[in-house]
Amino acid sequence: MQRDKVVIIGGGGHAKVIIDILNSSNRYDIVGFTSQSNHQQNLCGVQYLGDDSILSSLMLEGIKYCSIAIGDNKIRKKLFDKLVKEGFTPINAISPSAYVSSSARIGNGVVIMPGAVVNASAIIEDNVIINTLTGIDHDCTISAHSHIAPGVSLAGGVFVGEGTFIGVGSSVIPEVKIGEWTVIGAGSAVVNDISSHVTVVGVPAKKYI
Ligand SMILES: CC(=O)SCCNC(=O)CCNC(=O)[C@H](O)C(C)(C)COP(=O)(O)OP(=O)(O)OC[C@H]1O[C@@H](n2cnc3c(N)ncnc32)[C@H](O)[C@@H]1OP(=O)(O)O
Repeated sequence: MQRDKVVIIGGGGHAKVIIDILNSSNRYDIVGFTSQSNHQQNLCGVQYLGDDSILSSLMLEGIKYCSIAIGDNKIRKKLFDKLVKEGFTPINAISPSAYVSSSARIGNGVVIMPGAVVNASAIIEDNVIINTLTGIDHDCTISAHSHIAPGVSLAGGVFVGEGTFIGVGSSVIPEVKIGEWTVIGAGSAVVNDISSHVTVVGVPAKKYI
């Protein structure tokens, strides 16, 4: 089977894990990575191509698949919107050791890391990261451009708004609604609805100044 060529956008730790995931499937050939800041020639065996200005010439060479390997939600959204407009297709990078229910709905440009679980009827929208060992239980919605960090547990029916970041090891009780572009600090326990554009931390999670 012919494998599709894909370019990785980003050269940090998140890119390394995405390279691992793509190498463990037979679906894609990684042509290289671009980076604005990391100019090392090699990242886990993948060659550095240049900064993002190289992308238009890659498109002319017929490379239309990309994986946006950037953890920061605002930057990842900006790149997603720009690259889709330019004709790229952000691919899904789903680890073979993640579990994704057949009734879950998964958007485009989604990353699901090793050991993550996405249970029945969950919705994972475009450009979302579900990080290592994180559990997204039944009927959760994770809106576009959000990042759920490693070891997070979302109980059933949780709603996460666009661009929200949930820090490592946090827990959220059932049916809670979290607004958009909000930050939940590492290790928080979210037991009430949380509004948009705030940072909360602690057990139970409260707004921090
Ligand atoms: C594979 C990967 O690595 S994915 C990336 C995963 N990364 C994460 O999960 C990081 C999550 N980030 C955090 O929890 C951060 O601490 C944030 C975003 C909540 C706050 O960051 P900053 O604004 O830089 O806060 P800062 O470090 O200055 O701390 C401010 C105060 O809040 C406290 N604080 C910070 N984070 C937390 C937290 N998670 N829980 C409780 N208190 C906290 C600090 O102790 C400090 O208190 P003090 O003023 O009494 O000393």
